[in-house]
Amino acid sequence: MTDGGGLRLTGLVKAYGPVRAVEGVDLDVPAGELVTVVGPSGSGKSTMLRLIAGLERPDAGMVAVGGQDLRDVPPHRRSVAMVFQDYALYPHLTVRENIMFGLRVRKVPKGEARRQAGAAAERLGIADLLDRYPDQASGGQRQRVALARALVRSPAVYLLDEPLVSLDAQLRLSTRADLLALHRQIGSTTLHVTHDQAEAMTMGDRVVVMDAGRIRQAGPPQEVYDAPADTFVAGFLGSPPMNLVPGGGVLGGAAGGTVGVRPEDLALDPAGPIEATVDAVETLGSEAVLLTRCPDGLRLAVRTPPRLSLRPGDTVRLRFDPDRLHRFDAAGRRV
Ligand SMILES: Nc1ncnc2c1ncn2[C@@H]1O[C@H](COP(=O)(O)OP(=O)(O)OP(=O)(O)O)[C@@H](O)[C@H]1O
Repeated sequence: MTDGGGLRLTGLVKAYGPVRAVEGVDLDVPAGELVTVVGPSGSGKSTMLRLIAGLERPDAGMVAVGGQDLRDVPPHRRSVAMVFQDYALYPHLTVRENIMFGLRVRKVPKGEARRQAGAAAERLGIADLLDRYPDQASGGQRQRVALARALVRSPAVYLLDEPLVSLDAQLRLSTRADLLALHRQIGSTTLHVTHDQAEAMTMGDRVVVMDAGRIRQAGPPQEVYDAPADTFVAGFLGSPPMNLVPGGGVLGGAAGGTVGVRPEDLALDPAGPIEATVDAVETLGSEAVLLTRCPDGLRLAVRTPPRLSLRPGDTVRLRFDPDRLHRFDAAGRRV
């Protein structure tokens, strides 16, 4: 357990010329918490991590780890390790040398650095690769090398920038489980950026949803899913995302606001109040997603059991449970 390794971001701002990459981020991550960070491309996720790692200087605001303001602490002296999506391994160094690199920079004696690199490699199941070069390892193995390199630094805070993105689906699933097990063992504060809905929902104690440099909502994944703070979050989390109907339309009036319903909260029912035409049927094995269109052009996604005999062009009727509707005001905020 790393003690006192909580992370606090206060009023963090970073612009690149006219681009406001991070626009006033406040975030408090207690020691040991794993937070997943999601948001569209360009919403400032990587920039936030780079500010924490010290690879960028904030224009305003503060990064603190364990209560210490890191303003004047250079990257290599921060108790923070970042793992990049492309692993950022040195191709001319062996796996062992890559893992040792950060320790050597910190003047850890060579013998001790070798020992620690060996132990980290053992832990991640890559001990037999220590004398190979990164291009002699598979994507999943390189991923583990990058993790081992972060691990030997025993940082208070881990920053993972889409570390699983280049792995195939199966490897991704097993590496996700390994990452979680590792986090449980070492219990360090972790920020994990991902584009993957399943990772966002399952990996973190909390999920942080970012848009345009700001945090739109932060909370336990199920809570954010069940009660999105605004239409942006509602339309971002979930696959397919929530159906949002401006004005309420077929879901019932909402003067000036928007009414939303999750695809799983719509059901086929011959007596249902909504008539729609099937545009497409996406069969996913364990379930199907119907993409439908109402006479007024409104599109509604419906999650259903698989093995439907419906085809594009068929007419269906849909029902919804009024208790499962989400209401948002004219500014898009949950009411
Ligand atoms: N070094 C840079 N110079 C100029 N603009 C940058 C720089 N780095 C990031 N930006 C801009 O800042 C904004 C936020 O970028 P950032 O990489 O943080 O987003 P992101 O959420 O991590 O995106 P992605 O999911 O695509 O990785 C984008 O508009 C991006 O173009």
